[in-house]
Amino acid sequence: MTTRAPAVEARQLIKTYPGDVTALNGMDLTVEPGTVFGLLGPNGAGKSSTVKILTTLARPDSGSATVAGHDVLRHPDRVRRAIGVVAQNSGADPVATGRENLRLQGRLHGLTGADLDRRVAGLLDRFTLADAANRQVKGYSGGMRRRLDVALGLVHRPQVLFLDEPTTGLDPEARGAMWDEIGRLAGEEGLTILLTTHYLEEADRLAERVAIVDRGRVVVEGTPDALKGELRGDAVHLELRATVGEAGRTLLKGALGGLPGVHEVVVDGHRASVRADDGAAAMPTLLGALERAGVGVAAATVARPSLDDVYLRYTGRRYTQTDELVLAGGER
Ligand SMILES: Nc1ncnc2c1ncn2[C@@H]1O[C@H](COP(=O)(O)OP(=O)(O)OP(=O)(O)O)[C@@H](O)[C@H]1O
Repeated sequence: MTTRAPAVEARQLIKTYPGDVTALNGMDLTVEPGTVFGLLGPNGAGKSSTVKILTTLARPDSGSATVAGHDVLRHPDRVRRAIGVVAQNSGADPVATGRENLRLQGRLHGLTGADLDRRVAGLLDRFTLADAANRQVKGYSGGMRRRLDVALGLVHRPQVLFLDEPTTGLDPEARGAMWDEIGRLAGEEGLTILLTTHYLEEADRLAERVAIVDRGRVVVEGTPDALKGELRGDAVHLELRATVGEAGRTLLKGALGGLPGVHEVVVDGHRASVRADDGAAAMPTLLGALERAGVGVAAATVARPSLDDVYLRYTGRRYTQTDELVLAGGER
């Protein structure tokens, strides 16, 4: 097997913003060509800042990066020719038709005549937009607009496609359709896709490799199966009737962690999570220990480890809870 240069490589990227905000704090990434790579993290983790640097829209304070073999700082023009970018906000002109948008984008990349006609027709077909090709984009559904955005990013046959939160704001049906589309794109003509997402399920479903980003750096990276497989046993999540403070947390960690077959106890607010060799078998013992500690349980679930549990293990926080906190403007 020949070793090819990585499609994307970032080393120790640091990015700060005024007001002492550290967006990136030593971001390292390696994406192999022809693969789909997922950058997964809650809002504010540093995904967009990473993408902005890799797509030459921002400069890091320090660190280095190459995309398609070109240095983003020394040869930004070469990088721009090699990449397609689908940003979170649509770049399509709403009063132009889908076909007009694609033709304009093609011309910007130097396509003309029959080549342009063929490329536009192929993309309209490919993204099931042929019937709507001559309608103004402002009348498109959310899913159609998103498909057009991806088509616009592909007009010039880039080597690396950046998809920033590709399904945010889509309803479940349109999200599913977009997942199918991205799945089909993957590996086609050696295309490398780097997608950012804050949906665990999206990363699990689409990405061959996932990097979990937390506070501006990668905390763990691997295939979704390997990451989940590293976690032994079942994930047991217990919703407590009351929020436990610092002292209660230490007490509970000791009480649950000492039980046979129970590992990695995390107590956070009104939730406790453990991993157990056999979740169902451990449940009565866990509930008994909580009762003796005087802590009521409102709900309990047992499941195979998910990426949520991988996130929990490497950051000490529940993913969904982090998101809620961030959305509520709370401390991270
Ligand atoms: N232009 C800016 N000025 C000041 N702070 C910024 C700026 N851009 C990003 N930040 C901050 O940098 C941190 C990382 O933001 P970034 O947008 O990279 O995260 P993200 O993971 O992409 O989140 P999102 O999904 O919300 O875009 C956050 O704390 C954010 O508030």
